[in-house]
Amino acid sequence: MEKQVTLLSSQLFQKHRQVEVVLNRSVLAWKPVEKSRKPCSGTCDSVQSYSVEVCEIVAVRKTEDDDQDAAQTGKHQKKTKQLYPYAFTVSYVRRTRQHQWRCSEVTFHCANQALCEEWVQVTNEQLSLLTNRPKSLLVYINPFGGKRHGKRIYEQKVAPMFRLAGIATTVIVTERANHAEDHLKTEANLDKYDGVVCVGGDGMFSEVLHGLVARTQNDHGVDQNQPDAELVPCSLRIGIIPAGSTDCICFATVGTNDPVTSALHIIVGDSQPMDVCSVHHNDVFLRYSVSLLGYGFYGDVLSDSERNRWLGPARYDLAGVKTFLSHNYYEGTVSFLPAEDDVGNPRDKLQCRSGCSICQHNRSSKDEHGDVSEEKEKPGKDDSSDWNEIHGKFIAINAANMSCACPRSPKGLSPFAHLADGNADLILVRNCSRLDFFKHLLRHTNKDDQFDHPFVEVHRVRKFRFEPECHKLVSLEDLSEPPTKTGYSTPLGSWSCDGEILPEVAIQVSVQCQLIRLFARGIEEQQQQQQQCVSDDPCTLCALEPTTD
Ligand SMILES: Nc1ncnc2c1ncn2[C@@H]1O[C@H](COP(=O)(O)OP(=O)(O)OP(=O)(O)O)[C@@H](O)[C@H]1O
Repeated sequence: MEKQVTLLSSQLFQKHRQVEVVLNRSVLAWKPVEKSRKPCSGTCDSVQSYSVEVCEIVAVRKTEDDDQDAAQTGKHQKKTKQLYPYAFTVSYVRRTRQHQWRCSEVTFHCANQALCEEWVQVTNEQLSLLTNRPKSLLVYINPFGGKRHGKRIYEQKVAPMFRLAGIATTVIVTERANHAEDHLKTEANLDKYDGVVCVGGDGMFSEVLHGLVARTQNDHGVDQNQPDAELVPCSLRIGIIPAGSTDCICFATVGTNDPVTSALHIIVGDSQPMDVCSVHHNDVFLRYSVSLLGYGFYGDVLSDSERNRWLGPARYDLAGVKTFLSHNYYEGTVSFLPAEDDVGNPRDKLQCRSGCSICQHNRSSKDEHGDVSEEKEKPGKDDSSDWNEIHGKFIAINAANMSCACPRSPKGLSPFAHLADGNADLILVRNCSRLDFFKHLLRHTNKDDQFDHPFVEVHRVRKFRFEPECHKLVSLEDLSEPPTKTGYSTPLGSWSCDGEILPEVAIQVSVQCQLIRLFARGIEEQQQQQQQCVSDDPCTLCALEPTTD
């Protein structure tokens, strides 16, 4: 490990022992001065050492006398207080199980006030150098999302941490659907903020996404109705505090649906770029999608579940069973522009994880060329000869912009889809027997490859179009009665776009590479998860031995 310049090194008191505490630009570390008598696992007899990365320190502050008094009631503690009357507390990120983060604290006691103040000041100086951290946030709370706990979750679990980290907030509790979207589009003074936070579910996130993207395009004079318009990436990051009944976007980008974890990702200023699909019908903009565009099975499940909203989340299960039993299929033509060769494929078993090389490759090509779409859509690269066309009868057509993993389907619809590679995975499930379709669905819940069926194909695509068969023959108005001959339960079916039903069936979809950024870092590998925990590794402090500059 490269040696770093030591900024501070002192012998302080922590709990019931003296510790050597060292701070450099990237790590705060401490270890007991005396060797631990407790044998450690393995053959070493090292003392326990502890370390926290500076970028994962939430705050450092002088410990108030009240806090100290409460903690120090015993005889020994009273003596400690006499010898070390000043103290400071460091709050930092601690990883627990399953991608959850918690805010932990460690208090160091000092013999003199000047030393205590120096530690607080120097550590705070290091924190102020972390320019990716937000200082001011605009927060929208949906008080009716999920179990209607959004406001309470924010006030009890999130706001205190934002205060601790010195983040200023403007909080708006929404009064109606589309309140957040409309406010972002027109009124909000976005120059004042470093990010926008939504407290709610996927529907609330979608509002913020639409508001922010529309506002950005408007400010830059870009017409969203043009399917080939080069959209301008949003400069503000979006934070999601999960408080809905479906929190898939949060789960896919953080690995857990936990408000405290999300708040900590916001505080440390994480940044996860994300692709966004723009959906058009002819030259009219319909919606943006970041997770799933589903036609046929998933569209029908959503349409049916909307009719039973009163059932709460159970409505999705009921609609799933009903739609499965009705076994509809839809005829039409799918055309798509395949991804470039260097971005992998939907079956390559390369999962999108924190620091994903495939997404970073695209980010660097974006940086190199100024804009990735310029590179990818040079004349000739996107001409009609590159497009593929498939005509058929489909039970389902799904475009996954991310794995769409959720607690119920941990692998997701497309386990190896990427958050920010500029492509979506287009999954076509052709008409097959009910039993075969059941086997395909079942594979979403076990280790088997759900694409390994003769009636399923999957393509990584930059753009695609869908044209339903009967659309060419009859207009929507003429289709109020379902045709009997074809066996469709609804004439054309419908697209579900991140949980919203689209008003059109014939659509054009274009993946907008890294259009937005979230306060997240993607799902961390288990190894990354454990790295930072309190460790028995003596090397951390060795690496911090004072060096001369
Ligand atoms: N104050 C409000 N009153 C009514 N609806 C609201 C309000 N604020 C936001 N909404 C709408 O509520 C919808 C659902 O919100 P959200 O995603 O937060 O919760 P949810 O329980 O996960 O919802 P769902 O499962 O129905 O998607 C959003 O589409 C949003 O537009």
